[in-house]
Amino acid sequence: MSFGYDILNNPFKNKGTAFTKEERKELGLEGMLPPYVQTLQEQVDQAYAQFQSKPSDLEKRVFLMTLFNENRVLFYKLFSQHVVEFMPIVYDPTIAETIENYSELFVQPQNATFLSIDDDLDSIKTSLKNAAEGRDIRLIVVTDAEGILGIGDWATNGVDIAVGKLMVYTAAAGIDPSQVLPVVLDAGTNNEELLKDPMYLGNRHERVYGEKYHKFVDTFVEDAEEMFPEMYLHFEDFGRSNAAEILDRYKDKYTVFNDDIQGTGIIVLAGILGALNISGEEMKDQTYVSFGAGSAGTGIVSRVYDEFVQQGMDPEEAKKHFYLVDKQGLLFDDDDTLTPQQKPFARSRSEFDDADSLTTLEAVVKEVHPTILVGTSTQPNTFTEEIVKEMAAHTERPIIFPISNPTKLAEAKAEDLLKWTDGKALIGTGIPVNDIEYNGTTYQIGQANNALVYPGLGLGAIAATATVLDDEMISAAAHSLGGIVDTDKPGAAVLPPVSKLDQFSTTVAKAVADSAVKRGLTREDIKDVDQAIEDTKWEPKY
Ligand SMILES: NC(=O)c1ccc[n+]([C@@H]2O[C@H](COP(=O)([O-])OP(=O)(O)OC[C@H]3O[C@@H](n4cnc5c(N)ncnc54)[C@H](O)[C@@H]3O)[C@@H](O)[C@H]2O)c1
Ligand SMILES: O=C(O)C[C@H](O)C(=O)O
Ligand SMILES: [Mn+2]
Repeated sequence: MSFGYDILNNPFKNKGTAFTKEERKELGLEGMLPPYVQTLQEQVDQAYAQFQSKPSDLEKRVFLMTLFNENRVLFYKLFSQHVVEFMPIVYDPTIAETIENYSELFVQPQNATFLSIDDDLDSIKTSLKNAAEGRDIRLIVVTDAEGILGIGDWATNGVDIAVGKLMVYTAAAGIDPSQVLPVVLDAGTNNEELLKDPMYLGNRHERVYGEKYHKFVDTFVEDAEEMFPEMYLHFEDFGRSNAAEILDRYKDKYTVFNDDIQGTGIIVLAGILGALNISGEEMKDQTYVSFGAGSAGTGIVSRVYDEFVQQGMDPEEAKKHFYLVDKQGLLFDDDDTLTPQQKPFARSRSEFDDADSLTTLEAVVKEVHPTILVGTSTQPNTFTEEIVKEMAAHTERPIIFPISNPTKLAEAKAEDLLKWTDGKALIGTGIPVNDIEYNGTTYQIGQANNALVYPGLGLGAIAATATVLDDEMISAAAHSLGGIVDTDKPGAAVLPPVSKLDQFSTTVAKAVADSAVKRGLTREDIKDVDQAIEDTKWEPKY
């Protein structure tokens, strides 16, 4: 292979038609490109026109992935100029389609690392080294893809969530794309559709649990930490039975983050703080129902609970404000299937006249009159008109967050929630929603998606060289976002808009970095937090 092709095939180095005459000469590219030298903006305009010509969101995403595979600077420059339009294409919800159809769409591996539980554990280091190719890796997003969004177990196909989350890190917070590594841990799959699919590219056996699985994850974490000691390690879409356990194992030792548990906790708390700013109500008066008490549901409850306590409520009293509803209905303390994260919030049957009847969301809502209802159940349309109207009958401004992803799994549509509550509901959704006209008011809907916080969180931790990511930093992040709402405007959103993603990623980063620096939880001595953040940010330019 010639020197020229090496450059053109390396997305971190390739500038395509923007290579100048001099560069073309120097790099052995003469004759390998059309003669006209384009500026980056000309390339962006041309690419955007091509993007617009694609008839479906899936085809738009496939086109953008091609661009990403070819030229990172061009991809991110284009992304930065169309953030609101691109987020649902690059990321959730369209990403769910590319995960479900990964084999059919497969073109190339996108600089990801594919680790298999069937390989020798010694090969993990070699694989990471091969994929990093000498790059200084500061950020890894790793998934074992057992719980991709709400669509279940997609094993190797889930690599796209790691790639997609990293794209948002760069677009939102300027993380240098040459310093990141997407990793998928293939521990098998229980998805029958994949096991039967002759085109499936992952391991065709049942998912492995227990000791062998943990050894696989542990070896990956220890090897990656040893090879990239300054790395921030982001866990994404692990299954309910492993996610919290893995986070607990490492959270005091390395700078690790679980997006579904912690990221979602932050964004929902921020949204609730925003909603309370709008309604003028206080946290201590809220009654919270979590519909779906898995990784995200319990992660959010734990974060909101900490807020009650931080605001001065007695810890035992604060627990009484929470009701967790899962498949079996309201969770009771005599249930031996409860997860460790559910247990602290399980209720006693003796608190209710007819505890045995509380097996549905509807029964629970009727019984406890929640003021906050958060959906992380993966069950579409379960916040029914009846349930929502019942809730609204007992609280002036019901706070309702149907945040199961992707779109097809959301517990309710924002438009219906507004209609059923006569415009009173304060809403957060998992996916982006356009403005809604209702009774003469334009309602903006906040996107309660962890994508609004995880990029800033990572930027803050990386810029501060934080040694851990602890509860105080996480709480600081939630507060930094909860304040940015317009409380006076009718129809205002409970969270800031995606159009300001880059600005408030910096706000979040600053809150996190300040917290780390103030308490000496950094590897290096950081004198000026703002400067450290600016220095960490990468910009797409040649
Ligand atoms: N908006 C966001 O930022 C965000 C972040 C994380 C997760 N999520 C979404 O939340 C959902 C859950 O994700 P997770 O990681 O917590 O998954 P999970 O598997 O850990 O949790 C899902 C929970 O829902 C429960 N459940 C299933 N069927 C139910 C039913 N009929 N009634 C009540 N509960 C039921 C399950 O038993 C489980 O406890 C997904 O759709 C995911 O996309 C959204
Ligand atoms: O990926 C998303 O859109 C948010 C979240 O991490 C999820 O699992 O749904
Ligand atoms: Mn997730």
